[in-house]
Amino acid sequence: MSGSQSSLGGGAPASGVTPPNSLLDGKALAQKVRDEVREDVARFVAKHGRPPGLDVILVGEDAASVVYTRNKEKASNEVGMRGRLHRLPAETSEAELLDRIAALNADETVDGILVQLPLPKHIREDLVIEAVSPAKDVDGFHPINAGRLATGKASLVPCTPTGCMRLIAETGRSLEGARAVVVGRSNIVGKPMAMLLLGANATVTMAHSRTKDLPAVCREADVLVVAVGRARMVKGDWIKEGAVVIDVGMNRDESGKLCGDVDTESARTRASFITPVPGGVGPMTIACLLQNTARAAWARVAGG
Ligand SMILES: Nc1nc2c(c(=O)[nH]1)N[C@@H](CN(C=O)c1ccc(C(=O)N[C@@H](CCC(=O)O)C(=O)O)cc1)CN2
Repeated sequence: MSGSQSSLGGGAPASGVTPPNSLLDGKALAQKVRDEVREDVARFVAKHGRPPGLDVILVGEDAASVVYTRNKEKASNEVGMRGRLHRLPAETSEAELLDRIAALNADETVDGILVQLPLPKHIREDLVIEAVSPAKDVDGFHPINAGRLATGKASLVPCTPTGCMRLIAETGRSLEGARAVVVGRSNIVGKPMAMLLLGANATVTMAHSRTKDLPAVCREADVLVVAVGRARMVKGDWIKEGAVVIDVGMNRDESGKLCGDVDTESARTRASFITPVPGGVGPMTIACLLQNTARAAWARVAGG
């Protein structure tokens, strides 16, 4: 994509280390974010005499969720936070889970609370999300935080979209007036992603399962964000030459190999930048969770 084709003008990437037509290194960028958070946490501890507290709740034994929540607990402690993982059995009742959340809401040493999704079918996810205090909602899923984002008063923003924006910034390309297409309209990725892109003055199209001629819509995108949960659905010929492609997918293909929603090998011949799976958006999700927790901790002590 040349500067003349779109407002996503040419130019060196922000940090100058990611040449065009390349894989965006989410692991390296996530490490940079974690280092920033570690310094911020040290300042918090020096000023307040305690570390920010992050409490992660896992209900059941979903294999991927076990990995992600362990990584969240480990990552939070590695940057100096007090990270705690609550492992509850799959039979935990909705009332028991709500009681646990209420106790953490009331605990002054807890700054961030997250309940790992998906939950077992007998538990209503919307009820659980709304039970977390908005000030401690480091996932940014609570309707109050979603509303603040939608009305330009963002407070705590979902981790994956935040990480995607940081990855896009790493390309050095401006979003001002750029055509952005978000494929997928979930509350935890698609919708907040569209809000963040809109806030950056992109012209945003939200595509989904009912969109007609999806490949044609994707080809309009200077920035394409795909978050649908379908292995390698987006092919190389759906990509506009020079587009920035952000693959949020986390799938297993027929041979059990981790892969994204985009067919990376064919897409990267056309994309100027593309995120790999694994090693792209995933690590940024965890890093931005840490950033949200530090932000929530500072906001809570400022609020008294
Ligand atoms: N309460 C929440 N639940 C879920 C969220 C969330 O943000 N909050 N997001 C996803 C899962 N997710 C975080 O929980 C997540 C997914 C993937 C990764 C990651 O680092 N992936 C690695 C590969 C890991 C592997 O080998 O399996 C990568 O992409 O490199 C981190 C977090 C749904 N639930």
